[in-house]
Amino acid sequence: MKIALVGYGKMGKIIDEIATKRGHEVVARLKETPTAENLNNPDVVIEFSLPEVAFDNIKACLENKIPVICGTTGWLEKKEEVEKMAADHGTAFLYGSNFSLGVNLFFALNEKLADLMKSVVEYSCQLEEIHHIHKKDAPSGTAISLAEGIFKHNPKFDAWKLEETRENQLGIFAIREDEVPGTHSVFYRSEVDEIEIKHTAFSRNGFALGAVFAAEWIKDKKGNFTMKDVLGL
Ligand SMILES: NC(=O)C1=CN([C@@H]2O[C@H](COP(=O)(O)OP(=O)(O)OC[C@H]3O[C@@H](n4cnc5c(N)ncnc54)[C@H](OP(=O)(O)O)[C@@H]3O)[C@@H](O)[C@H]2O)C=CC1
Ligand SMILES: O=C(O)C1=N[C@H](C(=O)O)C[C@H](O)C1
Repeated sequence: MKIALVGYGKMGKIIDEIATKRGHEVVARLKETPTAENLNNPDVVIEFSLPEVAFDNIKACLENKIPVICGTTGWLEKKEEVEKMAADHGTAFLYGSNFSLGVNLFFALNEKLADLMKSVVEYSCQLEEIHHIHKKDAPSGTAISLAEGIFKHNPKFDAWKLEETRENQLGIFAIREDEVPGTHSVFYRSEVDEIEIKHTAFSRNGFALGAVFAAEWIKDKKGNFTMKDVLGL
């Protein structure tokens, strides 16, 4: 399969290595807005760039009818617009706040726990995410997905707020530390105890491998998808 990498920083470079090892041809490595010319006719684009450029990058690819796997976080207010664009252009789009298998299992566990906790009034809930000091957005896309998973099952919570936990509001605490690849925890606290579930990434390799899996899966599909579709979860 021919893959174009839009964004060629920490993630783009690891995806390049993994995609090549899996027998794919990387036909473009871009640090600029994609065009029909510089994309070099790929089957799929994998987009890991910056929050402020992701929308324009995705738009340019979808307008050229190229399916996009997007891992860039921090631009989600425009996700609906992108999904409409993918449908209108008869191509495919998949956003994943986190492409690792472990985090996608953790998302499922988070939803099960949220469902269990829905009728237990004694517990407040808060999330913590720890990332490297270069990260541009806060809270992380993964923390937002965890919060959305909780809202889906537990009507007690319907909003999140950075650094502040209230009765009906999830606090998301964002910590920036050294070169941490990504650690996420969900806490339920009562007067007498605490429940914690936690995922720790040891490197970026799991994110990159998941993005390549998603690219292999989406080739020749049309519509809007998530990692749940890819992993059959
Ligand atoms: N969903 C997931 O599983 C994961 C998501 N992420 C997210 O992916 C994104 C990228 O992460 P990471 O690789 O660590 O970040 P980096 O900052 O290392 O890489 C971003 C790259 O984008 C390039 N760039 C700048 N402008 C453009 C443009 N207009 N078009 C295309 N590329 C451009 C930058 O170029 P230059 O070097 O010249 O500035 C840089 O190479 C972040 O939003 C991060 O949160 C990260 C890991 C996992
Ligand atoms: O910026 C990162 O590095 C990461 N970003 C993603 C996020 O915002 O959740 C995924 C992962 O945690 C690494």
